[in-house]
Amino acid sequence: MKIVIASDHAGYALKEQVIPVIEELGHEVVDVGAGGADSVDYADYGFPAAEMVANKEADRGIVICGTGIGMSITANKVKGIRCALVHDLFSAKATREHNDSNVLAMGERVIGPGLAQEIVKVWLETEFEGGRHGRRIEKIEVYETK
Ligand SMILES: O=C(CO)[C@H](O)[C@H](O)[C@H](O)COP(=O)(O)O
Repeated sequence: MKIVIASDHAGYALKEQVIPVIEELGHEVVDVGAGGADSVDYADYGFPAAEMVANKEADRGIVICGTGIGMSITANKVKGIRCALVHDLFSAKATREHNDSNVLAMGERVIGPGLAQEIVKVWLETEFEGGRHGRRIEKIEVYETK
Protein backbone atom coordinates (compact mmCIF):
# COMPACT_ATOMS: atom_id res chain seq x y z
CA MET A 1 0.00 0.00 0.00
CA LYS A 2 0.95 3.64 -0.34
CA ILE A 3 0.90 5.20 3.13
CA VAL A 4 0.93 8.98 3.59
CA ILE A 5 2.35 10.15 6.91
CA ALA A 6 2.23 13.57 8.55
CA SER A 7 3.13 15.16 11.86
CA ASP A 8 3.52 18.50 13.52
CA HIS A 9 6.62 19.38 15.56
CA ALA A 10 5.29 17.44 18.57
CA GLY A 11 4.92 14.28 16.51
CA TYR A 12 8.03 14.61 14.36
CA ALA A 13 10.29 12.29 16.37
CA LEU A 14 7.66 9.54 16.49
CA LYS A 15 7.01 9.94 12.77
CA GLU A 16 10.68 9.25 12.14
CA GLN A 17 10.45 6.16 14.37
CA VAL A 18 7.44 4.60 12.66
CA ILE A 19 8.44 5.20 9.02
CA PRO A 20 11.01 2.32 9.02
CA VAL A 21 8.37 -0.02 10.44
CA ILE A 22 5.97 0.80 7.61
CA GLU A 23 8.71 0.30 5.03
CA GLU A 24 9.83 -3.00 6.59
CA LEU A 25 6.28 -4.27 6.06
CA GLY A 26 6.71 -3.58 2.35
CA HIS A 27 4.67 -0.41 2.05
CA GLU A 28 5.57 2.81 0.23
CA VAL A 29 5.73 5.88 2.50
CA VAL A 30 4.93 9.42 1.37
CA ASP A 31 6.04 11.89 4.06
CA VAL A 32 4.26 15.24 3.73
CA GLY A 33 6.04 16.77 6.74
CA ALA A 34 6.66 18.38 9.09
CA GLY A 35 10.34 18.27 8.27
CA GLY A 36 11.65 18.88 11.78
CA ALA A 37 10.83 19.75 15.37
CA ASP A 38 10.39 23.51 14.89
CA SER A 39 6.93 24.65 15.98
CA VAL A 40 4.25 24.37 13.27
CA ASP A 41 0.46 23.96 13.11
CA TYR A 42 -0.89 20.40 12.83
CA ALA A 43 -3.69 21.38 10.43
CA ASP A 44 -1.13 22.43 7.80
CA TYR A 45 0.06 18.81 7.62
CA GLY A 46 -3.04 16.87 8.64
CA PHE A 47 -5.27 18.25 5.88
CA PRO A 48 -2.89 17.41 3.00
CA ALA A 49 -2.41 13.88 4.35
CA ALA A 50 -6.14 13.28 4.79
CA GLU A 51 -6.89 14.74 1.35
CA MET A 52 -4.43 12.32 -0.27
CA VAL A 53 -6.37 9.43 1.25
CA ALA A 54 -9.76 10.92 0.39
CA ASN A 55 -8.60 11.53 -3.22
CA LYS A 56 -7.20 7.98 -3.43
CA GLU A 57 -3.66 9.27 -3.98
CA ALA A 58 -2.74 7.17 -0.92
CA ASP A 59 -4.32 3.99 0.42
CA ARG A 60 -4.11 5.00 4.08
CA GLY A 61 -2.70 7.74 6.28
CA ILE A 62 -0.94 8.06 9.62
CA VAL A 63 -0.99 11.42 11.42
CA ILE A 64 0.90 12.26 14.60
CA CYS A 65 0.93 15.27 16.91
CA GLY A 66 1.52 15.68 20.64
CA THR A 67 -1.74 14.08 21.71
CA GLY A 68 -3.07 12.85 18.37
CA ILE A 69 -6.22 14.82 19.10
CA GLY A 70 -5.56 17.86 16.91
CA MET A 71 -4.55 15.65 14.00
CA SER A 72 -7.58 13.37 14.41
CA ILE A 73 -9.99 16.32 14.53
CA THR A 74 -8.35 17.73 11.41
CA ALA A 75 -8.40 14.49 9.43
CA ASN A 76 -12.02 13.74 10.30
CA LYS A 77 -13.10 17.08 8.77
CA VAL A 78 -12.19 15.69 5.33
CA LYS A 79 -15.06 13.91 3.59
CA GLY A 80 -14.45 10.17 3.32
CA ILE A 81 -11.96 10.04 6.16
CA ARG A 82 -12.46 7.74 9.12
CA CYS A 83 -9.58 8.68 11.39
CA ALA A 84 -9.08 6.68 14.59
CA LEU A 85 -7.09 8.05 17.51
CA VAL A 86 -5.38 4.95 18.89
CA HIS A 87 -3.06 4.39 21.85
CA ASP A 88 -3.58 0.68 22.51
CA LEU A 89 -3.37 -2.54 20.52
CA PHE A 90 -7.00 -3.60 21.09
CA SER A 91 -8.27 -0.40 19.49
CA ALA A 92 -5.76 -0.63 16.63
CA LYS A 93 -7.24 -4.00 15.66
CA ALA A 94 -10.86 -3.13 16.39
CA THR A 95 -10.88 0.10 14.40
CA ARG A 96 -9.72 -1.74 11.30
CA GLU A 97 -12.15 -4.64 11.78
CA HIS A 98 -15.18 -2.52 12.69
CA ASN A 99 -14.61 1.03 11.39
CA ASP A 100 -12.45 0.37 8.32
CA SER A 101 -10.45 3.39 9.51
CA ASN A 102 -8.37 4.83 6.71
CA VAL A 103 -6.29 7.21 8.85
CA LEU A 104 -4.54 6.41 12.15
CA ALA A 105 -3.78 9.21 14.62
CA MET A 106 -1.35 8.87 17.53
CA GLY A 107 0.17 11.19 20.14
CA GLU A 108 3.91 11.26 20.69
CA ARG A 109 3.38 12.77 24.14
CA VAL A 110 1.02 9.94 25.10
CA ILE A 111 2.77 6.68 24.17
CA GLY A 112 6.33 5.50 23.60
CA PRO A 113 7.84 4.45 20.29
CA GLY A 114 7.67 0.72 20.99
CA LEU A 115 3.91 0.69 21.49
CA ALA A 116 3.38 3.10 18.59
CA GLN A 117 5.34 0.82 16.26
CA GLU A 118 3.25 -2.19 17.33
CA ILE A 119 0.03 -0.19 16.83
CA VAL A 120 1.15 0.72 13.31
CA LYS A 121 1.89 -2.92 12.48
CA VAL A 122 -1.48 -4.16 13.77
CA TRP A 123 -3.38 -1.32 12.13
CA LEU A 124 -1.74 -1.90 8.73
CA GLU A 125 -2.18 -5.67 8.82
CA THR A 126 -5.76 -5.98 10.07
CA GLU A 127 -8.56 -6.34 7.50
CA PHE A 128 -12.04 -4.82 7.66
CA GLU A 129 -14.68 -7.40 8.63
CA GLY A 130 -17.51 -5.92 6.54
CA GLY A 131 -21.01 -7.26 7.22
CA ARG A 132 -22.92 -5.28 9.84
CA HIS A 133 -19.98 -2.89 10.12
CA GLY A 134 -20.30 -1.99 6.47
CA ARG A 135 -23.93 -1.03 7.03
CA ARG A 136 -22.88 1.30 9.83
CA ILE A 137 -20.21 2.98 7.74
CA GLU A 138 -22.72 3.47 4.92
CA LYS A 139 -24.83 5.53 7.33
CA ILE A 140 -21.86 7.82 7.95
CA GLU A 141 -21.30 8.13 4.21
CA VAL A 142 -24.97 9.02 3.65
CA TYR A 143 -24.67 11.71 6.32
CA GLU A 144 -21.58 13.10 4.58
CA THR A 145 -23.56 13.69 1.38
CA LYS A 146 -26.11 15.99 3.13
O1 LIG B 1 -3.31 19.59 18.79
C1 LIG B 1 -2.72 19.03 19.65
C2 LIG B 1 -3.40 18.83 20.91
O2 LIG B 1 -4.70 18.45 20.62
C3 LIG B 1 -1.37 18.51 19.46
O3 LIG B 1 -1.00 17.66 20.49
C4 LIG B 1 -0.27 19.54 19.26
O4 LIG B 1 0.83 18.77 18.92
C5 LIG B 1 0.05 20.37 20.49
O5 LIG B 1 -1.05 21.18 20.82
C6 LIG B 1 1.29 21.23 20.28
O6 LIG B 1 1.57 21.96 21.45
P1 LIG B 1 2.81 22.95 21.57
O7 LIG B 1 2.72 23.45 22.99
O8 LIG B 1 2.60 24.02 20.56
O9 LIG B 1 4.05 22.16 21.30
